[in-house]
Amino acid sequence: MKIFIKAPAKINLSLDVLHKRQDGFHEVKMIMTTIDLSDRIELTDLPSNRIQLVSQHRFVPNDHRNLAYRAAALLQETYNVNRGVKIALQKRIPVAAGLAGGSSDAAAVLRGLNRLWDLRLSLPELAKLGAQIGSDVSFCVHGGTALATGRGEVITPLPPPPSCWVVLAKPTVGVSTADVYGQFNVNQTIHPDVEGMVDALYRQDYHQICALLGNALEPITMKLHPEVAQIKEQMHRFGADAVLMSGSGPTVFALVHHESRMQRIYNGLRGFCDQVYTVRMDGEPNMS
Ligand SMILES: C[C@](O)(CO)[C@H](O)COP(=O)(O)OP(=O)(O)OC[C@H]1O[C@@H](n2ccc(N)nc2=O)[C@H](O)[C@@H]1O
Ligand SMILES: Nc1ncnc2c1ncn2[C@@H]1O[C@H](COP(=O)(O)OP(=O)(O)OP(=O)(O)O)[C@@H](O)[C@H]1O
Repeated sequence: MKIFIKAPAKINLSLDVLHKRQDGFHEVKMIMTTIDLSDRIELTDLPSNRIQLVSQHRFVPNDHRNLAYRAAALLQETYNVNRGVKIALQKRIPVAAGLAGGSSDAAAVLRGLNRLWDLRLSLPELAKLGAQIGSDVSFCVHGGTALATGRGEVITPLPPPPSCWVVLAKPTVGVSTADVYGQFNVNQTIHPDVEGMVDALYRQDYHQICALLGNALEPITMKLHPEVAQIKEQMHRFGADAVLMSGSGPTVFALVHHESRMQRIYNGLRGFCDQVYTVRMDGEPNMS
């Protein structure tokens, strides 16, 4: 049997870092939402317990280092599954971008194999398992729009944002999430208004969502990579309604309501940056 599954990227509308914990992770409070930019994954049942991963992307590993591979191995181990799978991964989401590409692939494999191997696990059970793979995986299992607390694995669903265009631009630099968190200093942090953003989502207030976009990690990544600040400036100049770096970066996204302005930002940024995408906001949760 063979199934296809989509693995959407996420953006952080609000990302606050509260403090460093005893276990080395940081306590966060953030709002994530999915966008209409997805990897495509084909899962084929194998009779042996072998896990095989195929991907054409040169920066994406084909073995146990791949988060999608790890998701399959974790399900096999945890539930004593005596079946295997071929995972064919078609990457669309830029890699090491702050868009949770690997985490979303892992989450999609958890959801897909739940069906293919007939495991009958609930989304919360899959999300809990996913937290063993990475902090963003629990959110990606649920998808949609959510408040994420703890180290990112405690998920409270929220209403999707009003529909709009999202223009994404990824500078060529690679960013290590661990390095960015490693430079976090609580005394130098500007805390975004996460509660205000929750309220704006409930009220479907697009202007307030734009006004409250904020990311406590942005100044750290900007200091390491000045390109991020340059892209933000360009996006503002071309008429974005609001602009923010996603996650630990380096991808910057612009929210924009009018299609003509979206085109202007896209065309303007393409001369400046290799990887530019225009997509729709998504924010609708997975049902299984
Ligand atoms: C920046 C975000 O993408 C925002 O959504 C996430 O907080 C990061 O999620 P992620 O990439 O799934 O992160 P993980 O793979 O769990 O952790 C990578 C590294 O980031 C740091 N890390 C991550 C999450 C967190 N709450 N505190 C941390 O300090 C740790 O050094 C960890 O070793
Ligand atoms: N399925 C995968 N897709 C992409 N990268 C993967 C995958 N599995 C493992 N990796 C490795 O993980 C690294 C980070 O990739 P990824 O695209 O997940 O980063 P990210 O979007 O910054 O994640 P996040 O936003 O969760 O911090 C890559 O350099 C790659 O080597």
